[in-house]
Amino acid sequence: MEELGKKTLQEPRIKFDNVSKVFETRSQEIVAVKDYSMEVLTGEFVSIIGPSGCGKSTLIRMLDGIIKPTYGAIYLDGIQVNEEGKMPKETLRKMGFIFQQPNLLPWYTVRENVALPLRIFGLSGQAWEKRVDELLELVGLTKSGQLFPYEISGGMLQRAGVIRAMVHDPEILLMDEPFGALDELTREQLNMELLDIWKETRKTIIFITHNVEEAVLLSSRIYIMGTQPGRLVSTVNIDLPRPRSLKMITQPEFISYKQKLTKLIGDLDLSKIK
Ligand SMILES: Nc1ncnc2c1ncn2[C@@H]1O[C@H](COP(=O)(O)OP(=O)(O)OP(=O)(O)O)[C@@H](O)[C@H]1O
Repeated sequence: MEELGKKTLQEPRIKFDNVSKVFETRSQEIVAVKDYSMEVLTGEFVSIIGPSGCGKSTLIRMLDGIIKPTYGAIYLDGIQVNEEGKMPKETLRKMGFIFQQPNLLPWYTVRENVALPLRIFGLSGQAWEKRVDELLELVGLTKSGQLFPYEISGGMLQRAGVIRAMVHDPEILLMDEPFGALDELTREQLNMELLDIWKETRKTIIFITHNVEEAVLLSSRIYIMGTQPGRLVSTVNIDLPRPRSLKMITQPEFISYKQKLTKLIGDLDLSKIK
């Protein structure tokens, strides 16, 4: 997306500008992402969907500074990330990460796990402690706060992972297939909880998923990626009204979005969809 000196009305919170990532392995070069451009505005909820290996996680890992783009640039609030090597703590603080596995530390209680980013970012005091308790309450984990991770269910672990990513009040949530390992019922429940959280906090969310229904239910815009090389093939705006609810899933407009996306992804290569 070329700007040619023209200022858009609202500066994008996140901008990928023609980003490519090439991994050099001993035997070959892998073009994980090629010429990827995307702009996400403050408070938007967007999803990225595509076959396994199309570079979705690589995009997130470039945004959080774990790896560097080979070409192109990524901007956070207009400032190029990754430019100076290690990402400054104040930039990292703007983001919260949620992965498929919540990876809670087994020797800490659920509450201690949720509060961990506060220690990492040096945030202490009563207001932050209160925030931990409010978040635990928000996702129904108040009574489980003193339990250890092995004592709670998969859905509860994932809820803890979600609020741990939010405890330092980041403005951006990066979610890499957060509910992929859960049963459908728990996933639906967590989708609705996430929509509630988003409605209340208006965080900017990038959500990676393989599930078309989940992407339509949650997002305002869906980026569809293709593979070999990993690239953006289509962008679909989801103009369903908000607040969204599970009842919408059976409505004709929702079904029509689902069919459109399924076809777009199917045209890429059905066999490569997980
Ligand atoms: N560190 C690395 N070294 C070499 N190749 C890598 C590395 N990380 C990722 N790749 C390759 O880059 C491509 C994109 O991987 P990535 O994990 O981003 O895909 P994905 O879309 O997230 O896949 P999935 O949906 O299966 O999680 C794949 O071909 C993968 O093998």
